[in-house]
Amino acid sequence: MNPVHGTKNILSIAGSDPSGGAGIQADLKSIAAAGGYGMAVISALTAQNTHGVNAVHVPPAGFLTEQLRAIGTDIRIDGIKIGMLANAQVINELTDWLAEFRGAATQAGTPVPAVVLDPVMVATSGDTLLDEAAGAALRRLFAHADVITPNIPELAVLAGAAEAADWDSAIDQARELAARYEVLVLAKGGHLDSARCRDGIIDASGVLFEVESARHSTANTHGTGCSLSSALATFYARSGDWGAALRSSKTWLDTAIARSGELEVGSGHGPINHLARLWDGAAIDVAGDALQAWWERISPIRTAIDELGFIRTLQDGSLDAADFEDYLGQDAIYLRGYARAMSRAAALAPDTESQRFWAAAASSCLEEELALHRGRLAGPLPEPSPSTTAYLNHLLAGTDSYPVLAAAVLPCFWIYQDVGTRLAAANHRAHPYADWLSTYADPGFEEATAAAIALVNGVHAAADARTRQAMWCAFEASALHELAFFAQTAAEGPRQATNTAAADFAPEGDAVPAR
Ligand SMILES: Nc1ncnc2c1ncn2[C@@H]1O[C@H](COP(=O)(O)OP(=O)(O)OP(=O)(O)O)[C@@H](O)[C@H]1O
Ligand SMILES: Cc1ncc(CO)c(N)n1
Repeated sequence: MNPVHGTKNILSIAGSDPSGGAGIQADLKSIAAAGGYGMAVISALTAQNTHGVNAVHVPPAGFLTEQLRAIGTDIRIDGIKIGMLANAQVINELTDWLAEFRGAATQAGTPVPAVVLDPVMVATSGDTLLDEAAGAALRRLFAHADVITPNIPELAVLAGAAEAADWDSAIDQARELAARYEVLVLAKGGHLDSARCRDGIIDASGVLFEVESARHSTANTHGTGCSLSSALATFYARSGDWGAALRSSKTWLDTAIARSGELEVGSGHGPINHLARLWDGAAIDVAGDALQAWWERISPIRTAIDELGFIRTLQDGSLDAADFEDYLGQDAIYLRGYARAMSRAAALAPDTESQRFWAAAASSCLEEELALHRGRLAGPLPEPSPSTTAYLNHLLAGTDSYPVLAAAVLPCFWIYQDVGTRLAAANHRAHPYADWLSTYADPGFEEATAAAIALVNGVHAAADARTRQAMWCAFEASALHELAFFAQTAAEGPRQATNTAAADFAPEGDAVPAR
């Protein structure tokens, strides 16, 4: 993250998109996501949504200069991104201000902010955003830009050629533009019909830096160009290196597109998820209710558990007796290890009350294990399965941090209690596993779960941002281990299928349950 004293002020000069996915709104989100302080001078207002642009209102061009002067005379500008400019008059005002501003900086010997110019002509929806007479004015503005970022159709208009059908032709057109305007050209492959999305920064001699990502099959590409150019301006201001800035921007954009489905914005070309990674951090959880947010975030894992054959057949009583026995054997092994993890939490706990809670929980866990062993399991315990071992390794070898360990042991309480409520509700006298299901209805366990949640919530509230993030990771990883644990029985079919269920939810990093 940004050191406090090196923050960069990035100015976006662009049109407003009230739907928040493109234009100024996308720019501010992208600048923030890339670690900059965003400022916005609005060149035009559009009335648009995820389906298209209905109307454009262009404020008097002189007012653009008013806005630019207000900022330029007060605030250090470390980077500039230019987007939609609507007409020639607006472009000319901006060109004059930029020439004056950059000239003054050069003369004063102060750093001249780099300018990334996105020559916005047509929206993703196909609507025109720049009137045709403005072309000549736009070309004059190029003289004050460091990088221009045309998409494939814009590249063709600027090069006066047919639209490039492949990446090599796009590079050729970009090279020609770079030579003609003495500017770097970021060519973007988003509009090509290729499996991978390539982008490259090109000068007159050829490709300087190239990046690529998989092409996501999504309609949510509204504002990708605006977002990329703003991120590029910001990362460049932070690094002073176009190659590094392009790589950072592309990595971020790839995640934002991949996770666009998490948003629910409109029914046309939706926006990308600019802040997905930020929202993963615990710092923005609603005050006092962080754990509820965690619980919601693991809802796909909880649904997957509910849908497992093992849980369904345990619920309706059709679960094979040998499969149930296998499960119980693993459960007994798991509970012994789990009790150790809670004893460790007791040992690390910072106050007597928490120490007593975890010690009591460890003790009742061992009692339960004994009862389980005595009542249901006939022979010696089986070998621990890979899923059991992986879960216990996560709990026992994972950390020396009390907050992280407390978060790691919580899903076993919470998920077990939650699944158990539904299992207990399905119980009846003739159910083949009636006595087992009745253990899920224990009000004492419900109370202990609520107490554990409250306790971890308190630890979370007192923790710093880094610890909160580590707590969330440990919690999520345990939830995944719960899924893998329930998914390991033969009721799920061959082991291969079991593994896929857990792998579908594999988080980044090392939290993937081993098999
Ligand atoms: N489906 C996709 N999957 C992954 N990356 C994509 C996809 N579509 C576009 N991109 C990337 O998004 C960025 C913007 O490219 P694009 O060529 O679409 O720009 P644009 O047309 O100016 O964007 P827009 O007008 O939608 O704001 C590029 O990095 C491109 O590779
Ligand atoms: C305001 C604005 N700028 C740029 C684009 C291009 O995506 C858009 N749709 N709207």
